[in-house]
Amino acid sequence: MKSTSFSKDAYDTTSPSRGFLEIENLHKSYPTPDGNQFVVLDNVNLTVGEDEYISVIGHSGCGKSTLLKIVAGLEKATSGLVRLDGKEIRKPGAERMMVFQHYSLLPWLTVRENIRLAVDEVLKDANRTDKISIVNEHLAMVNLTAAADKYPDEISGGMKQRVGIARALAIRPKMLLMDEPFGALDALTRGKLQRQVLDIWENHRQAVMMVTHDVDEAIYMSDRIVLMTNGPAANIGEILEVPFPHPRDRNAMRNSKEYYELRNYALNFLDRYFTQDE
Ligand SMILES: Nc1ncnc2c1ncn2[C@@H]1O[C@H](COP(=O)(O)OP(=O)(O)OP(=O)(O)O)[C@@H](O)[C@H]1O
Repeated sequence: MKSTSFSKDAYDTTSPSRGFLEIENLHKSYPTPDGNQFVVLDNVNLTVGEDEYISVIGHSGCGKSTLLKIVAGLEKATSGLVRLDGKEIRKPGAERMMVFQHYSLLPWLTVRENIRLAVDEVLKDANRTDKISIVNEHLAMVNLTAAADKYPDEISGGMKQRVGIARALAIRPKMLLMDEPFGALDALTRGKLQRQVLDIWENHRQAVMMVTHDVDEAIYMSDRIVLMTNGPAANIGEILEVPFPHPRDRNAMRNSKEYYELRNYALNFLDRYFTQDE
């Protein structure tokens, strides 16, 4: 690992070698009751590689979830273009699965049935045996085999979030979109689940875009960190490349000088915007 001082220029990059997700000149505004427009996102440009893990950080209300929802196809851009694997995104699709902060499980279905429902809906051509093994494989991936026949109100928050992640991964999306996936969890559960998700991703790499408020989480998990400016009319202020190879060891990272340089750089960026807002 390098021991040089953190230099923004060495890490700042706006595009990976391959653009799998491409966001070009994206604008998003909402009409206001007085007939004007409230501009949320103003000219966002970003590309994400097909096996890249990207985090998006910014102050509350800057438009992180809006950006993620546009990529998910749940919101429409006011102007600009979003493409995944060369195809323009216009609506939700099974190739982009979203995991929300507040696990959206169906309470009348068991853990296994929640995952199976998604598999049935998306992998229509798979035979019954394959579907059963896909569900079992993903239950095991998130250590939920023993809880497979429990209902959502019989399991903890961390377990519910693992079901949501297993359900998203089971249908083999090209891109995983996560909106503060660990935000509702206590610190211990959060740390464990971060590790589990990272293990899965390190073994089955795919494009991930994760919104978070947590700089440590972003550094631990992602390849690049997108720092958003404050809203209204937010855009990408800077993009930091995380210089630690995968698989990552949290303790080893935290003992490195580079970790703290990167962390301080990101926190100073956020403080700067926070102060401007005061
Ligand atoms: N449907 C909507 N109609 C009008 N304004 C909206 C709508 N959805 C979001 N907004 C506004 O857009 C801005 C960005 O919201 P968004 O939820 O994307 O922010 P965020 O960065 O994800 O915030 P947080 O970190 O608090 O979750 C906010 O000012 C919000 O009030």
